[in-house]
Amino acid sequence: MTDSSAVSITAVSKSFGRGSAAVRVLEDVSVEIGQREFFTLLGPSGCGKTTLLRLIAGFETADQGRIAIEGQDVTQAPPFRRPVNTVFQNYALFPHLTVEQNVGFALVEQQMPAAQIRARVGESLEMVRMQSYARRRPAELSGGQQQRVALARALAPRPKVLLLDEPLSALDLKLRKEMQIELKLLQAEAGITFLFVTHDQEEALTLSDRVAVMQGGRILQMGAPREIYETPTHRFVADFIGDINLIEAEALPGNTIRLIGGAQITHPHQAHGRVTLAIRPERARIVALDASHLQARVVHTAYLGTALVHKLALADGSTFLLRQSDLDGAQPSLGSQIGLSLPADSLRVLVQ
Ligand SMILES: Nc1ncnc2c1ncn2[C@@H]1O[C@H](COP(=O)(O)OP(=O)(O)OP(=O)(O)O)[C@@H](O)[C@H]1O
Repeated sequence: MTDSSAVSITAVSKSFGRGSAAVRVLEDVSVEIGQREFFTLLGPSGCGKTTLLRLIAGFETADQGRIAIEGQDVTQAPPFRRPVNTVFQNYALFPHLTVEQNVGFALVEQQMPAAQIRARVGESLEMVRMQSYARRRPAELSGGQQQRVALARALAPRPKVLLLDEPLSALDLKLRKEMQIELKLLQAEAGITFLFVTHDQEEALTLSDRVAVMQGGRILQMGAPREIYETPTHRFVADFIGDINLIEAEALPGNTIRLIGGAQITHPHQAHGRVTLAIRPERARIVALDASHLQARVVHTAYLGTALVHKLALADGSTFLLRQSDLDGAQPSLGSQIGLSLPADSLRVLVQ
């Protein structure tokens, strides 16, 4: 753990159930989250994201490992002794209280003086641009407005860390996109650490300073969005984040890789035998058909306004997606055979 960490998780494991029925949900998870960082846990349903968040909030206890917040060991501390607050997917506002009463609720519980509560509630509502709705009840607000109030309520006690569990998933797509931008601005303005949980890769890439990709209770890869997108270390990460082509190939000695159809390329690798090559659809290039390149047949072309996406069939029958943003360039015709160049700096060799 370093002093600069907002949240420090060290070798945490967690199982539910007992004896032979026990299910390991988190397996040796370690993460350091920096001050004021927007950090996202990303992974498919059931991978353990919510459980990790609940351990940090104190709603569950770890079987093994240590959790510290702002340098304080809180592994065994009850929720109310932790300087964190949580925003859930379903807002969980009190229906019988007004917006301002909802936002001030925890402050009243803390017995903060009334004048201070009024000021703090005002500031918090201003942050989410909901001052003019202070006297309304939740039922008189839209979904997006309710979620803003839930954010204001979570921010009012000034937590060191805000935990957000799929907070936007109940909103329709347009509102969700708007709220993503607002959330990012709000985090910068409030200057606190956000730990965000989502299964939406685009949302994770858009919002986060760093992302941890989880699968089966483990963190597979952690890094800045661009690093995760451009240099995935695992097949699962490559496949989970955005469109990607995965091609079976064979690693030979001397940095040579044999492609489907026999063409060979030179690319640094430590592997030998069967490997998977990963390349994003926008990175491959159409070239003349010759023996040194991968060959493909154009099966379908979709016009997306800003790009063309060609669906190609490789010699082994597998599909390859090629995104062409240069709409004025030469376009391959349907059914034609083309050559594909896979630029070395855009190609990853994955062993698993
Ligand atoms: N209290 C519990 N008792 C038993 N099993 C649990 C409990 N809570 C969670 N689990 C199991 O632990 C696993 C991880 O659940 P968790 O909610 O952390 O996943 P998640 O990644 O947040 O998924 P989702 O995106 O669907 O919420 C799941 O298989 C779930 O069924």
